[in-house]
Amino acid sequence: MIRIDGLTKRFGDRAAVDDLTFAVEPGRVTGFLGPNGAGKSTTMRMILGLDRPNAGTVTVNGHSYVGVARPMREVGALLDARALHSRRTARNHLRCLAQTNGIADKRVDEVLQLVGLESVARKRAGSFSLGMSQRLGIAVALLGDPKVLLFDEPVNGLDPEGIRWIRELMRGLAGEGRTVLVSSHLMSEMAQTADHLIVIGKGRLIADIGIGEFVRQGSNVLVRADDQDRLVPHLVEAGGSVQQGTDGSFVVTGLEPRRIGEAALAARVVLTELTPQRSLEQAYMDLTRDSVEFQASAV
Ligand SMILES: Nc1ncnc2c1ncn2[C@@H]1O[C@H](COP(=O)(O)OP(=O)(O)OP(=O)(O)O)[C@@H](O)[C@H]1O
Repeated sequence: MIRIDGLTKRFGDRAAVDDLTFAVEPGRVTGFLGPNGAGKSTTMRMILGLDRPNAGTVTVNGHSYVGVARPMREVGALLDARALHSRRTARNHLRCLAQTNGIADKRVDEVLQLVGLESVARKRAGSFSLGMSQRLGIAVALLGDPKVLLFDEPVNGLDPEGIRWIRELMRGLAGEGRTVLVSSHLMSEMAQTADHLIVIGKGRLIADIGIGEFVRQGSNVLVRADDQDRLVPHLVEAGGSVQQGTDGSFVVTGLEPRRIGEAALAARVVLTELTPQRSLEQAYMDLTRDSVEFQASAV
């Protein structure tokens, strides 16, 4: 469990993280979202004690992570996959870290196998592709078998097979009861991986919400029904607005699928389709529209 309370980090007169409060619960994958420059990496660095906050506190499993004797056993982190000794072999890189954290050598071979790098374990890390470096970074994060894991853009540079592997790995780690916080800009990926979302913009909390609820909020729902004429007045009475489609369907705004189902039950009309139409990407774009700092203009 990670607890962040009133966390603030300023660079000069600019707040990169501004009075942020949220908790990351164990047993689920929490997606950490926000536009470029929102403060995600800075927040992760403060969780790890790599940046010192100007105000507020961070605790990991109930205590401050700064000054912990064997940090890799408490928290595993992938922040920047390229941050490694490029002349060391992958295996040596892991062995050095294992030694300084009191981790047995055999764990090095275990994590190399886990991330699929055994065949290149004796190659220099500097010769690795971005995807291989990501895998090595993940091996580092897993080395101490920690209960808390932070991943900053872990799918960067991975091929589709690698992306699926990461997804299953994260789901598996959360399934074992670990705390998993992962940042990403790939909404389709987050939709498949995360259970919960923390969304920030310009250093401030925008949403702390379950992924299902996030997508449902304010969504449109495509509806088909046996007797539309009987159903529509019930939907309007329930607070929905209805827009007629061209193919016998219609779109309801302002009501969740459950409320539409209840209105259909009251009207004694059979629903033949009930499809929420908002994607995670659309929900995210709607929510963060006012927090985007760097925006390209239309050509
Ligand atoms: N060491 C630093 N010195 C000065 N400004 C910094 C420093 N680190 C981060 N910042 C600034 O803090 C803000 C937040 O940056 P951060 O990297 O945390 O955002 P992010 O959400 O991770 O962005 P991205 O999605 O682009 O990786 C940005 O405006 C950035 O320029």
